[in-house]
Amino acid sequence: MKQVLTIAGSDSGGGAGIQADIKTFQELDVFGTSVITAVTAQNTLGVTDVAPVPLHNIEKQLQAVGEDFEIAALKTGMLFDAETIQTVAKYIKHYKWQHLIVDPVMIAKGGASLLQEEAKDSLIEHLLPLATVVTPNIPEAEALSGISITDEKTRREAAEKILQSGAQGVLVKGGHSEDPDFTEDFYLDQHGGSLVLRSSRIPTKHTHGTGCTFSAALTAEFAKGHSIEEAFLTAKQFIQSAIEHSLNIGAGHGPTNHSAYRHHAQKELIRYVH
Ligand SMILES: Nc1ncnc2c1ncn2[C@@H]1O[C@H](COP(=O)(O)OP(=O)(O)OP(=O)(O)O)[C@@H](O)[C@H]1O
Ligand SMILES: Cc1ncc(COP(=O)(O)O)c(N)n1
Repeated sequence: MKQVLTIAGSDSGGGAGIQADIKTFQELDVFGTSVITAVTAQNTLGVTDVAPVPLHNIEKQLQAVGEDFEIAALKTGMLFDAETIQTVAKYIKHYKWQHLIVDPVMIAKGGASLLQEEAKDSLIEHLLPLATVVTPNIPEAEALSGISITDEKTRREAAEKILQSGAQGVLVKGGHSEDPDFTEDFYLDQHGGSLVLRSSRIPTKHTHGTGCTFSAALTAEFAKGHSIEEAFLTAKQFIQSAIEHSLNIGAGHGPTNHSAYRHHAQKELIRYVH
């Protein structure tokens, strides 16, 4: 069984972060390991506390995984501060881990900061150059590029700017767009290759952890040897099912249903090159 790693924060509410990643890995038949960078006290109503894990312990977790497992693909989620980012980048290079998905988690849906403001530059300088794919949502793509995204043209410009960091590919997720009918995710790579996947927008507030789940699905598919196009398609279908069949758990923004992809037939996605 392929072994994968998530380096991210813990969500006590079980819908995002490490918990979403491990559930997704399990559903997609890969063996999930984890390095926890921060512990959040969180539920569907929001984040009430964030405790960073001591750096020494993060290093020990990275070594424990690196010394014993063959990591076929990995992802990063909430990294919280610049020191953690630099340490994580150091170990990714040390263990020569390939197929890195960087989900540049910055702000939780409820507004809580999951990455210190000054750590953004560190992310661009140290982690993005190692990334196979970086998966910002629209506000994150705007923050990383300094470009405001209002249409397809500015979305591409922002993606091109992010690629200047050295990441091999960028996938701008469309969950935050204002389109009432569709959500569209846009992939662009260093060679100008692009792919857009569009699905119908599901009218629901239960979208807690969609980005984490999506990037974990990409990681699992990369580990199994699939191409970016195949991995992107599976991840988009996985998240579409998870949102469509969400569970109505908690009083706020509920989690998605990580087992929906296994139980329900997939709908056709619209795909085009832009
Ligand atoms: N209402 C929705 N209906 C269908 N797909 C959605 C919806 N909301 C988000 N998605 C999809 O979910 C995935 C994650 O996108 P999104 O832009 O929400 O990421 P995110 O903001 O990083 O997520 P989060 O911060 O909640 O973890 C994308 O594939 C996006 O198209
Ligand atoms: C530990 C952790 N990692 C990531 C997110 C982002 O997910 P969302 O934007 O849906 O709150 C989160 N809330 N918590």
